[in-house]
Amino acid sequence: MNAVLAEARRIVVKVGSSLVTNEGRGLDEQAIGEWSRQLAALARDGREVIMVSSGAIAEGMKRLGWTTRPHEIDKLQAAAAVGQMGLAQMYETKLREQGMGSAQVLLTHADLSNRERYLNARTTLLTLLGLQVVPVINENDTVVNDEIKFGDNDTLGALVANLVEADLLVILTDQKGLYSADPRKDANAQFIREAKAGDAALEQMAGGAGSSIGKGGMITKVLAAKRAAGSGASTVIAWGRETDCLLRLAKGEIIGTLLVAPTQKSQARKRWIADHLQLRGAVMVDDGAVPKLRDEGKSLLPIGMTGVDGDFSRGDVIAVRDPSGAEIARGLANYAAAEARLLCRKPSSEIEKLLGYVAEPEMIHRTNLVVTRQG
Ligand SMILES: Nc1ncnc2c1ncn2[C@@H]1O[C@H](COP(=O)(O)OP(=O)(O)O)[C@@H](O)[C@H]1O
Ligand SMILES: N[C@@H](CCC(=O)OP(=O)(O)O)C(=O)O
Repeated sequence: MNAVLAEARRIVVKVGSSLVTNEGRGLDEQAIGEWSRQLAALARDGREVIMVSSGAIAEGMKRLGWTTRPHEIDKLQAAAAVGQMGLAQMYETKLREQGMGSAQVLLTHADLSNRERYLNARTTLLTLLGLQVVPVINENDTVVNDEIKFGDNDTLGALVANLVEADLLVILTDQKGLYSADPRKDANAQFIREAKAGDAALEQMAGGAGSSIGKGGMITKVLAAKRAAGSGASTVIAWGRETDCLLRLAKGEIIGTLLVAPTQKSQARKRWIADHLQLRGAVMVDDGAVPKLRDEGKSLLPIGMTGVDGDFSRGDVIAVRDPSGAEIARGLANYAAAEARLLCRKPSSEIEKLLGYVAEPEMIHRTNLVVTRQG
């Protein structure tokens, strides 16, 4: 039994176009039903599951009666918009049959590189998970052009894994996993059972898409595993039609190729917040707040704040300083500096009255906060 798999609590599952649409023949109702059944069983078992599903363009092409994939980006975007209706409807129906709610989330690259949108997307997804609803994510193809397109959903799957700090990214595809070369082209290709995510040798093995339906091929899956490992998530690449694939993986059975993340999740998040983003300001807290944040893992509430430094926006990384001025923590601000100044020393119940709206009751939520100095 593999512990990385068995202990994964938050799991992002990505399915590619060729699987979802039966090689472009139309939405595979049975396959979507099977994944939905397994996602529901995992959710009942206390796991948090997110689906990243491709297939909008392929399904849209079928609905529009197109037999060859157009090259014009506007036509692809139109096909995606048509196909997404069917895709969302199918997941909604199949998850509902299993007693699970579902939610459609369409994201772009810009959404995840903009700090405010990043925080909004993260908060919404975590709220959906808390409500036991399965988010079904795809790229928002209508509003992106070639330069900023993820293009393949493997990258999107990895960024979602980073966004929600998943433990595991499962990429389901039309091959049993990663081989030493494309098995469609090389009969001697060797199957890879386990490797370290980010190992450069893997990139040499992986080629482009083998079918005309999928976009990325194996190279984008290997790179997605590297990216997911950046936030501590390991990746499995497996055949999407394997019986009870998701359930067996969650029990610790290695199916397909396991690419293990070298860094632990908690360290990865801490490093990301502490190093990756520039500090945009700081809030000062009172003596009562210090042990709550530093020792008890609590969120920072406005009531504990005594002052605000700098000019930051929602989603920026800010420092938290104790009354002597020493930094004790860093985290993502839920409110901009001007708003935070109004919130100092105020109970969260007054946020709406003071600002006219409530983003969250906390100034920094505990999941977005890392302690940088121990007591
Ligand atoms: N080293 C490799 N191991 C396995 N498959 C590979 C490899 N290199 C390239 N491929 C190709 O990648 C394809 C899967 O990618 P893709 O068609 O984009 O699928 P999806 O739609 O699931 O994302 C396989 O069918 C295979 O032909
Ligand atoms: N957003 C696109 C996905 C692009 C794509 O082909 O991705 P994939 O099949 O995962 O390599 C769609 O839904 O058609």
